[in-house]
Formats: sequence, structure tokens, C-alpha cells
Amino acid sequence: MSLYCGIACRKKSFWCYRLLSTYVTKTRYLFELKEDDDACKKAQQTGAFYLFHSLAPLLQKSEQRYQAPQYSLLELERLLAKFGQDTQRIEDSVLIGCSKQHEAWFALDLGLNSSSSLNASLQKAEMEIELKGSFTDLRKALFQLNTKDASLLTTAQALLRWHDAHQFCSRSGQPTKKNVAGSKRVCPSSKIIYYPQAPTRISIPSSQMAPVVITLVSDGTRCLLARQSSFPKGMYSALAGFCDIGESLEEAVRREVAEEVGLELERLKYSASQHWSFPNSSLMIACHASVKPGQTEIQVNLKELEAAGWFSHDEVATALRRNNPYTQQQNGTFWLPPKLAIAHQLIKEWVEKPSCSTLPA
Ligand SMILES: NC(=O)c1ccc[n+]([C@@H]2O[C@H](COP(=O)([O-])OP(=O)(O)OC[C@H]3O[C@@H](n4cnc5c(N)ncnc54)[C@H](O)[C@@H]3O)[C@@H](O)[C@H]2O)c1
Ligand SMILES: [Mg+2]
Repeated sequence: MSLYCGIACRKKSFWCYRLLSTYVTKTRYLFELKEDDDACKKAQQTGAFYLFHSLAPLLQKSEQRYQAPQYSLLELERLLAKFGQDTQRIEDSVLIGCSKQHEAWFALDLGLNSSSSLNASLQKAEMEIELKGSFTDLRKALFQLNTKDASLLTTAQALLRWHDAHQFCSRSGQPTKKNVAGSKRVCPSSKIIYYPQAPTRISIPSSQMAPVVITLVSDGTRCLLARQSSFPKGMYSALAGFCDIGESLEEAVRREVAEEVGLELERLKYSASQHWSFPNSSLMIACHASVKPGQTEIQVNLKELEAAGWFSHDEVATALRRNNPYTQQQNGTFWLPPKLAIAHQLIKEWVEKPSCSTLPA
């Protein structure tokens, strides 16, 4: 087993970006902004903002086409000042993506009640005159926008709507606070962390199921297994991760693999699903995926994983035969999740049919 305990070279950020594909570096850059408020605040300085009013995006017409204008932080601050608003309102913005060159994109709704500023929301008509555009119902706007803007604004609206609906903790009743990127909200009193989809974490049994993708990556002869520090000693599993709001399952699979081990997928194929209760209700959606031969160098994201590695067919088939690893665990022996876990089913499926035919990712 060639186990990479990933040497992440810290260069201003979590990883050095050499050798990683554009897609992987972009994914990891966004992961960093979601995890690090200071990094996200810094990204706002050079980023671009899309504007909404009561969940309707601002569109401007140029020639016969509509486009969604972007504003710099400075332009936004000037606009707010012009209408007597403090710049605190910018704290309501959410991270929605970035360019290949790592220009971060944010969305800000000027019409929803602000949880960061005491100012009232801005009047729609006045803003449209000032901005020479119109705040347009998103369903209508989707017919007028290019695919990139349509997808970005759909994610933006979902995130802005979620934050607007989760201003208070369902346990303490206290106001919740969003992180700079808007990838979560925390209640300072109950310490519950809310993620865009469902309330999660500690003690609040979620009435919803958070969608989670779990992927067994193969390079044709080996499969990729990983472990978190929270796993029982010696246990390795497939890569798993919560879907982000606005994401398709395929996008979530590709993003999670890029974030966690720095690999870009070539193909993926749905396998099965499972309800999973730990730590809260999740809907596990399991896939097989493959990487291009020769593009198999793992770069472990040490903020998420303790280790990851490629395991041969024989090693995994042997591990599957270990029926109760807790009693049989010897030093250096790795073992797999229990039969009940869909990770076990995925791995067993791969051992029985190593070349599960997969579809383009
Ligand atoms: N049934 C199985 O075979 C199996 C195998 C592996 C993992 N899992 C489950 O999959 C889930 C996701 O695995 P992971 O921890 O690698 O996820 P992950 O890779 O997304 O990392 C967890 C992080 O995601 C963030 N996050 C985003 N949305 C979240 C939400 N709705 N709830 C909680 N955290 C959220 C948090 O920052 C959290 O620390 C876990 O609950 C785990 O129990 C199940
Ligand atoms: Mg994970």
C-alpha cells in the first residue's frame, strides 16, 4: 500500500498549488475561503459582487443581451454610502464561486433585512435607477443569461434565501452568526452549527436529511481509501462529503475528491444510496469513480483527512475477509467499515468487479 501521509506545504494557504489541475486548485481555494474568515475577507478586497434585491438578481441590458453586472468592494461601499447605508451590510454577502485566476465572487441582497446592519433595506426602484438595471425574477432571468451566470445566480439565490430563513437558532432562539463566506451559521449560545441544507451537529435531531456523496475512486487496478482522525484506529473508508447548496451530485463528487485528495475525476457511476444516522440524518449517495491513469498523485488535505492511499485489489479483498477487525486488529493492519455501511458495499462491489464501468464525470 503506498500510503501518502500528504505533506501539505503551507504557502500562505493550505496547499501549494503546483502540480494540481486548475479545477483542483480552484476547489481548494474555495474550501480555504469557507474555512478561513480572514482569507475570505481578504478575497473580498479583490473580488466581485453580484447584487440582488429580495432574491431577484440585478440584470442590465446591453445591445440585445442581458447580463449580470459585477461590482468591486469599493464600488459597493460607494453605492451604500450614497444611500446612507453603513458598509456593515456587506457582511451579509455570501461566497458563490471564483474565477480560474481565483477572483472570488460574492452575492449581496440589498432588499432582505440585514442581520449585520441596522439600516433598513434599500428601495428597489431607487436602486434600479442608480444601477441602470432591473432586479429580475430569477426564473425569468434564467432565460436571458448565459449558463455560467445562470448557474452562479441560482446558487446565490439559494444561499441568500437560506441565510434569510436561518437567522435564529431553533434551540436557543438566539440570533445565529454567519461566517464570512456564508458556508455556515453558528449559534453563539447553543454552539449548534447550521449548514445550508439542514440544521446539523449536536443534539438537534435534524428533521431533514443532508445529502452526502461517498465515492470509491479507482485508477483501474487500485482503489483510493482514506481516514479521518476521528475514525477508529486503522479504519479506512471511501471519500465522503456533504453536498453544498446549489450543487449537483456529480459536482459534489468531483469537488469532494478534489478538495480531499487533490485528484480530478475522469468518470463516475452511481451505485446505491443509504440513510445514515451518524452524527445526524444523512442521505448517502454512493458512486464509483475513476481517475486518468498517470494522474494518480494524491495530495492529502490535512484539514479534512489524516491519511489517504492507493490500495491493491488483493489488500482490499483480504481486508474484506476480516470479519471483526476490533478483535483481529494488529499493528499496521488496516480494516474497513462494517457491512452495514454503504462504504463497505462500495468497496465489496469494486473487489467483485474492479472495472465497474463508469460514465464521464
Ligand atoms: N455510511 C457510510 O458508509 C459512511 C462512510 C463515510 C462517511 N459517512 C458519513 O458521511 C458524512 C460526511 O462525511 P465527512 O465528514 O467526510 O464530510 P465532509 O468531507 O463534508 O467534511 C465534514 C465537514 O463538512 C462541513 N459540512 C458541510 N455541510 C455539513 C452538514 N450538513 N453537516 C455537517 N457538516 C457539514 C463541516 O465543516 C464538516 O466539518 C459524515 O456524517 C459521515 O458519518 C458515512
Ligand atoms: Mg469528507
